[in-house]
Amino acid sequence: MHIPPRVLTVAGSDSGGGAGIQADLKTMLALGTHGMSVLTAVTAQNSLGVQGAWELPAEAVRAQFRSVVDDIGVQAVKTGMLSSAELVETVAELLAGVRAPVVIDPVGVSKHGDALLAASALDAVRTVLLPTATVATPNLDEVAQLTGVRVEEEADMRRAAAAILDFGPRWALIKGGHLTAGPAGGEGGAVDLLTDGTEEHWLRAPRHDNRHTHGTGCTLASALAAQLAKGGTVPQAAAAAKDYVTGALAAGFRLGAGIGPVDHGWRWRGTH
Ligand SMILES: Nc1ncnc2c1ncn2[C@@H]1O[C@H](COP(=O)(O)OP(=O)(O)OP(=O)(O)O)[C@@H](O)[C@H]1O
Ligand SMILES: Cc1ncc(COP(=O)(O)O)c(N)n1
Repeated sequence: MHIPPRVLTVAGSDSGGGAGIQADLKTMLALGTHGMSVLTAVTAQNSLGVQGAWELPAEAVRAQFRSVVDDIGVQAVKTGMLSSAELVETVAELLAGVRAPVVIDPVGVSKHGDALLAASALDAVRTVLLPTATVATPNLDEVAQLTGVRVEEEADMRRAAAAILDFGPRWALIKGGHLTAGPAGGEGGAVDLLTDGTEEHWLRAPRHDNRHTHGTGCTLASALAAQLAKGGTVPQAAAAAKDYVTGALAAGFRLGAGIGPVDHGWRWRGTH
């Protein structure tokens, strides 16, 4: 009997199905793993933005986590929207008892600028959550929020990674999706930097001029967790995750009147 690797996401729900827990579970299935979830918050969300958000009690987060980990077990964990300082602290405490690799996506704001994390939670992210990470995957806005480092060109990503590594994760994967200046200040590709402070891996992909990019961050972090659960090293898992998100983003489709989702089923749909 084939038993797929088990991966857990601790994140918020996106009713539109493009980001959050929905993106995570779709990614985990697409990459051949068994996805499981600990819900932290419910958002009313669509292609136009976030219309409402409701956080779950810490007790509900703790109970979901225990139900999954104590019976089924996990081979990798990924975190996304954690909403408040109380939930960040609760999740950090739960993760401290886990032996599997942990991917922390320090989600701050949605693509439309809606806050998914209270400003008062930033300190807890720095001091108790990031130290539990095997890999932390901030985008450039989250880097600025957490470290004060502003990335304006590719070379600045090294300083960003060093500042994130100072908080204690084993690896930093700095996502350069929001950076349009290339190495010579011209138009670059979509470049991310993975480093543990010793090894440096630049993950490069062509930039796709597609407006339907809702869910890219969640998808990349979940793909990374799924690949780690399958037994890859961090550099191997990150390269495979980058491949998957690039294909999903190239195949992103129009839905609603705003920003549509990436296509988690692009490989079997053959749309790219
Ligand atoms: N236009 C694009 N073309 C190709 N790859 C992209 C593009 N935009 C982002 N990416 C890639 O998608 C992944 C997610 O990066 P991004 O910086 O967009 O994360 P994020 O900000 O967390 O996501 P979001 O913008 O959805 O909140 C990275 O690997 C990044 O390089
Ligand atoms: C519930 C929830 N979690 C996370 C994100 C960020 O999404 P992404 O960075 O992948 O676009 C989101 N929009 N909604």
